[in-house]
Amino acid sequence: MADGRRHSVDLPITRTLIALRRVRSLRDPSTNSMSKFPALLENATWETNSTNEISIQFAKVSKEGRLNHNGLSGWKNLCLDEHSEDQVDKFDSQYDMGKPELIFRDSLGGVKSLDTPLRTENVEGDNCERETNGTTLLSEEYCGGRRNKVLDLVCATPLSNQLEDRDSTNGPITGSPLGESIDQSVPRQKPRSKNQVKSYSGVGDILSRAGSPCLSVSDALSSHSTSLFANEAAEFMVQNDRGCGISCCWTKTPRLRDSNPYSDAEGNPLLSRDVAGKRSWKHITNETPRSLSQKFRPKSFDELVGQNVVVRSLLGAISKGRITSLYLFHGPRGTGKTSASRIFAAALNCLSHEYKPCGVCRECAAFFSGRSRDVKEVDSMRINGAKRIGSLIKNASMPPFSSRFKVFIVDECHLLNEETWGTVLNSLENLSQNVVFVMVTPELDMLPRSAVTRCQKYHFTKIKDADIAGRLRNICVEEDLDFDQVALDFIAAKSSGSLRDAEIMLDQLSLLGRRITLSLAHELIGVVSDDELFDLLDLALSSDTSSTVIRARELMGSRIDPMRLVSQMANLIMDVLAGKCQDNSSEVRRKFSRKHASEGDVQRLSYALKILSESEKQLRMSKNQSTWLTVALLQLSSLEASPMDVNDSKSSMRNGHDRDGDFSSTPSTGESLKHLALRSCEDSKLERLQVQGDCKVTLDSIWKRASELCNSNSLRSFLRKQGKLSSLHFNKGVAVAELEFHHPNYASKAEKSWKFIASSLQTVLGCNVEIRINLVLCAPVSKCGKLRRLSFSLFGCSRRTHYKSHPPVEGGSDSDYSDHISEKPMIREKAISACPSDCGSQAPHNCYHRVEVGRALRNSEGNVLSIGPTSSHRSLPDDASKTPGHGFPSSKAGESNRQVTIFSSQEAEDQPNCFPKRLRLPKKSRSSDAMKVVRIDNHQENKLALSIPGKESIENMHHCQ
Ligand SMILES: Nc1ncnc2c1ncn2[C@@H]1O[C@H](COP(=O)(O)OP(=O)(O)OP(=O)(O)O)[C@@H](O)[C@H]1O
Ligand SMILES: [Zn+2]
Repeated sequence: MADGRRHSVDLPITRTLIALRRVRSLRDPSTNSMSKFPALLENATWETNSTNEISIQFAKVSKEGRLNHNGLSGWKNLCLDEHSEDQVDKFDSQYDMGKPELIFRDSLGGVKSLDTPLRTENVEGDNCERETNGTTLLSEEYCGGRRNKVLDLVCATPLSNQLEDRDSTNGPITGSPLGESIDQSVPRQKPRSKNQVKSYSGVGDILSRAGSPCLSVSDALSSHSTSLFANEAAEFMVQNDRGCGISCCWTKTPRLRDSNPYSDAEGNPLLSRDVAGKRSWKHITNETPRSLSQKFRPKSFDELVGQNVVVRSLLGAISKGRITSLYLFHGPRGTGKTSASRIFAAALNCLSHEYKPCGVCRECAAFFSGRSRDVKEVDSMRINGAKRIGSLIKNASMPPFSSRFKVFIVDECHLLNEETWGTVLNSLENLSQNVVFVMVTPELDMLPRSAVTRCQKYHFTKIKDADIAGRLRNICVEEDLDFDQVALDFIAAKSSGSLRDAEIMLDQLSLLGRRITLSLAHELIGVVSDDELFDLLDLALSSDTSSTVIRARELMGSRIDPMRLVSQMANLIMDVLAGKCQDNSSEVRRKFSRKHASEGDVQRLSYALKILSESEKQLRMSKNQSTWLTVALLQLSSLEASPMDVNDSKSSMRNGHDRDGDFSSTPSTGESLKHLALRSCEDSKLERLQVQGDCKVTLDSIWKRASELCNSNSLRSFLRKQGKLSSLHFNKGVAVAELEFHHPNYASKAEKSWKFIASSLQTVLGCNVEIRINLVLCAPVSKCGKLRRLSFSLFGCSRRTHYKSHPPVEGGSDSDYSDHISEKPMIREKAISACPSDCGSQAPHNCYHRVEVGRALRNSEGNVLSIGPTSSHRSLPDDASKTPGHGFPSSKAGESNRQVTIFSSQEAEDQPNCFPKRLRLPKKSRSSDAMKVVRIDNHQENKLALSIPGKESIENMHHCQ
């Protein structure tokens, strides 16, 4: 028969496969040497073809045995020549081999055949079809890349009892290199035949499989049901390496199958040299990895980007021979920890004396092809448990097979429990010098202290944007991708120092099959361009309120979520503050930087940064993210150019004191002035922003903006001087603004202009507004002379309008205003909450009583359910309620008020236009009944009649219309 022709042989596929597996572990179990089957071994050659199929060839001149395993697409092909078969027979008798099972799975996941004989046909020239029990397998290698039918043959070689266990428990088979599990609906494998392995060679077989091109260690481990480990964990690791012994640490990359790993570099070098004589890994990455990140996983220290200190240090350790037994690689995700641990492991065993994996020597070849027997990657979750870790330690105590070091890479080691850590740490001293554990984690804080202190720690830093961009550029060039450098810079900036993240983004963009441009990147990532943000920031810093609102809404409405916008804008500001504006920056950026270059601008920008960072915290908890972000943006324009420290709570307090008295003794705002807090109440419908600390700055700026929008000069200056926005909260998307005035006349005046105020607030907040006007009086307490606050809720009006951004026109009347805003008042309220108690004191300012709106208990609709006196002072000067300007004609001198509440929100709905939430009761109606039962009997246009049991009281209410 001519060379290259192949004989057709009928061969039970299971035997074939098991034989081939054994070929990969041709060690004599007694001597652990490779000498037992030299002929077969010498003839065995691993190959990777262009489609990443893996094949073992038994290179006899005219015949060949070949196992094709498409490691990625799940396609495998198998054929053996007679020569191999002979060897297999020998093998079987020698080792009392069992009969493996094969599952053919077509592309739809159906099982084609199980435990079927395989018939290989002569292959000559293009004739590359081989039949396997009716199933056609095509080898691309022989078909010049033709692949008509994809079959998935899952190598579920049952070399172990563990597999029996698995079968019995119906556990999923995840033997495919992709870790995909076979659908449970797939018919189970046949019961094992007598040919099956009697007793598996221990865990080694699992790890063998794991180490085989088919499986990684973790794949193998995960491919078994828990019962497997529950029963046999002890043996699992002990017998590791007793099978074919090929265990793989290169689990996450496609295995490299280009050559016989045990061949000499000269004979079959893994690394080619390029023209310049530089080593190139190209041909060993001649595969079809699933992602760019896989494909470009660094394989030498040189390729590790941005971790120079770590690299230098590790190289130093290797060159000086100062290898310790426990290493800890920690740092953010996607920065190269796992890659580095593998490179380190390879470097430790590399025979080249170059202290870095040469990629050429036998050890490197074995390692990178995933067949190193001395480097193992361990799944942290799977070694928890005394038995399992015990087995692993036992395994570690055995000498290495062929390498200098036995290396265990424990990824995600923060998942190890304390007990496991304890066992590892305790055994370190007893283990040989040649055992190295490399623990890898992004979560240093989760490790036990005792472990951290015992390790040599290597911190992997976030990778610099420039380094990431450079790497992306190289990838693009190598992959022949069309790109704009700005797009790569942008991706780098968005990947937060994680090269993997950047590579993933690039990968996605490359799939679009278009030039990788900035706008494409924006679209993919869901951000807006920097230019657009600079525009928005510019507007926000100017006083153009409506444009700011409109622009912000546009951006948030269509393309970016508020959280992202905040962080993107904060980054931009930081760039500007850092002077990051190169020549190649966009015109918009340069213009912005020029415009905001003065000292004052820089201060404003840094203050803006603080506001944005504060608002980011609020947004996290808010359901009204867009509104709050708009509010935050509007604050930027009111920033003074003068230095202003938002953290300087003292300054806030001082401001507050000037106007409002002693904050520290006024519970409504007197809780320590810390920050703006947006709270979600127990009732999820209600969100509340309460006045606390720095939020005063926020509220002040909102108020300032709103009052600026009132075009009447007198009203504007009145509001700015005499009014204050004391709290803001949201109820079902309506902003409830509590306003404070400090004189009844002012409150009364504000009440008259409520439409303007509401309108301005609406413009500023960008949503419907309900305003509540409160009168706050400061009354000195005689003993200490301190000012105390008296708060009266006078007026409330909720307006649900179709929001328009236009403020009322100058000099416009209410009717003008109405033209501008289509108004649909829903609830009109006018109420007073004043001191209910009769303190008996005749001196008007000797005592106080405060009714605090902020402490009102609200129902799910946000209506006040009850409101109570909050001060220990139970007395209020009677004349507090008869102060002129209250607008409550029925308030009689000497009459104390008691606050009452309508409990049913249904009533509010029934009477949407005129609904008093809080009303006064006559002094004598103090019974709890009177407090509870209040009912609207009747309401007329200007009057509300309230019926209170045992007492009749009519309270006149002004309609707000
Ligand atoms: N420093 C780096 N140099 C080159 N490539 C890197 C680097 N860091 C990450 N990568 C790329 O990201 C991929 C994942 O890296 P790796 O698994 O080593 O990161 P990691 O830090 O271990 O991440 P994790 O903590 O999530 O496991 C690699 O395949 C590689 O393509
Ligand atoms: Zn080497």
